[in-house]
Amino acid sequence: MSDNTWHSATDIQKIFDRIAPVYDEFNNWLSFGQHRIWKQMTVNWTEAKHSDVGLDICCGSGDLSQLLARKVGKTGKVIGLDFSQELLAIAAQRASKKYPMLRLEWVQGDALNLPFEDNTFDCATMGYGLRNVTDIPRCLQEIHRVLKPKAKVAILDFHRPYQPWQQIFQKWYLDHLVVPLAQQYGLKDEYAYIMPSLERFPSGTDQVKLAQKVGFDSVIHYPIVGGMMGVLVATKTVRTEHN
Ligand SMILES: C/C(=C\Cc1cc(O)c2ccccc2c1O)CCC[C@H](C)CCC[C@H](C)CCCC(C)C
Ligand SMILES: C[S@@+](CC[C@H](N)C(=O)[O-])C[C@H]1O[C@@H](n2cnc3c(N)ncnc32)[C@H](O)[C@@H]1O
Repeated sequence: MSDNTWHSATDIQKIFDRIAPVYDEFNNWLSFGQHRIWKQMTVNWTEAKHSDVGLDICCGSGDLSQLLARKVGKTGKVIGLDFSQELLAIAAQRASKKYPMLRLEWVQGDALNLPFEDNTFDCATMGYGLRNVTDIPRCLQEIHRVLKPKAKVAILDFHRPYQPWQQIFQKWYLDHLVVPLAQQYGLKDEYAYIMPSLERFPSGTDQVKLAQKVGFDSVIHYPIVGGMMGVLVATKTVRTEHN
């Protein structure tokens, strides 16, 4: 796969099925464990409460699902949705070992066609998923549809920093640390996919506009890690007869 290759949903599903065995370890090594902090910040931004029913879209191995489940407690419930069977199996195994007392359910499905009724969830998270879907507006529209009025979604992903030196550092890090490490495990193309996917990804400002366009309110993009990552936080509007 070259840098400019367009990836279909099937290509992307195969990428994640292939990296599943090393996914968690690589994230820990390459972020020096920091990704856990970014994920906890994301969950905090949802303002999830005890007994809420939450959704973690593109849950992968389930880090955000676990953190959200801890927030909603034993009386709440979290559904983790992903299309990678391999990552979902890891998510289910990790959660049953670590949090057998929490209500976590795993659903194989498509983020562009969520298999849930309108107005189902009190809160939602998405980590490193939005950049990977083939239709971002459609995905945001689906999240908006399944959230209850007043519910918040927090969406964590890579972001292109605004400062040129930070952009250079980010590209250097991905090209010279992440890809060579992956190459040693026969996963060069899979990890080389991150940089072009990031170059195509809308900026924080444009993500805000896209979320507003599908009906979200109070939309804010928070740059974190010097702008190399970002969290988009959006609230579903309460529709009354007057608005
Ligand atoms: C959890 C992280 C990335 C998840 C992730 C997302 C993708 O879209 C992928 C696509 C294809 C293969 C793998 C992934 C994937 O793992 C974030 C942490 C891991 C990163 C690889 C590390 C990135 C580091 C930053 C550019 C800068 C780090 C600053 C500081 C030194 C911690
Ligand atoms: C980089 S991983 C992120 C996993 C996890 N959220 C985390 O933060 O570690 C991206 C995930 O998105 C999933 N994904 C991408 N497109 C999808 C889609 N259209 N429907 C469902 N899952 C999708 C992949 O299978 C993969 O598990």
